[in-house]
Amino acid sequence: MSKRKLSRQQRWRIEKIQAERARRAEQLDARDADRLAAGEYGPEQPGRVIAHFGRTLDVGPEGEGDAVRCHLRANLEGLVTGDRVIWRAARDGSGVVVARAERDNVLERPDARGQLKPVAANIDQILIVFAVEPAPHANLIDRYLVAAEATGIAPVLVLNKIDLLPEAGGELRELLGRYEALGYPVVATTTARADGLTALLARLDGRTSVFVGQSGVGKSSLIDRLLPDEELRIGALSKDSRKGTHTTTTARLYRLPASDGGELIDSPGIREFGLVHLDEQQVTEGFIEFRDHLGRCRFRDCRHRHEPGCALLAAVERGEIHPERFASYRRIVDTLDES
Ligand SMILES: Nc1nc2c(ncn2[C@@H]2O[C@H](COP(=O)(O)OP(=O)(O)OP(=O)(O)O)[C@@H](O)[C@H]2O)c(=O)[nH]1
Ligand SMILES: [Zn+2]
Repeated sequence: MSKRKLSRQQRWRIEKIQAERARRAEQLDARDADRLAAGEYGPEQPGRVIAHFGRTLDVGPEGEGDAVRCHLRANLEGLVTGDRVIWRAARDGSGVVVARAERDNVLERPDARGQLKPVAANIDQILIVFAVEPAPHANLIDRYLVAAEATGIAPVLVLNKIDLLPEAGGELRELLGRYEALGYPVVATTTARADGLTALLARLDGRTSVFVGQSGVGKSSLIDRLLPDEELRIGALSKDSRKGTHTTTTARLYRLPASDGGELIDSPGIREFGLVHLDEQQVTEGFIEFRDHLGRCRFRDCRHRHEPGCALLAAVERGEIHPERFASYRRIVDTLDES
């Protein structure tokens, strides 16, 4: 937390700005109430937040149709891209969002002050992209999986650049086999061949997805191929990402042209997902093959290191937990201790 104290004058200015904002929101809300009462808005209809800029949102109707620029009723706060909402169209082509539906799940990221803030909602799957080059460390994949499990959103492993894969597949194939055995879907892709995205497209169909993964694995290349018309915008997005400007950091929802209702939510912030802070319990539960064994250790506060009667260590002994996954678990927990 910042120790810097605000001067009285700064405090006064901030209070003044906040009061002005609140007054404007109230005015807008009073106007809405009048217009709603006067029947100037059409009937309530379901929609989905496509993008948001403060209190202004783009809302897409369910199914086909263009997005409508909407504002929010004053009693609605913190909507994010992907939220399902109820909105009403105005005669001038704008709209007003009147309610938010319950969220299935939400993706959060720490803001500048380290507080978790929602960035996107109602996501069906997190596509963890890694590549033949730069070669993935199993530990990094495990970190992403743990972070995904903590959100409750299903992870999918996407191995990109398979055009660079050696004939026999080598160690990477073995590594992937391990994750498939745990029940994680693995999809192989390449942007170097016309048919290199077939398996991915099938996976995206009918779902809302986000792409995450380390730099250089090919996220931009994959998204450019999936959204050819959006190429320029996406390109601009990734180039500007480090500047952190308002419009480029906001998450956007894209409908996939080639599929049946498949959607993509993307932003530089989302792509960096996986680097969030987790606690030890989340890490332990994030290793899905541990779950059957948890709560069975002799000591209730077992940390699964050298304790006698540790159910996890016994499962490693019996070959039910892969020793490398267990080593990876240890490494992740140890880095938590350092921070
Ligand atoms: N051989 C091969 N190269 C690829 C493939 N996909 C992407 N690349 C290359 O990999 C490099 C990195 O791709 P990007 O799409 O920029 O990767 P990114 O994950 O978006 O990286 P950041 O923007 O840094 O997060 C580029 O030089 C791409 O041309 C592929 O399927 N095969
Ligand atoms: Zn234990």
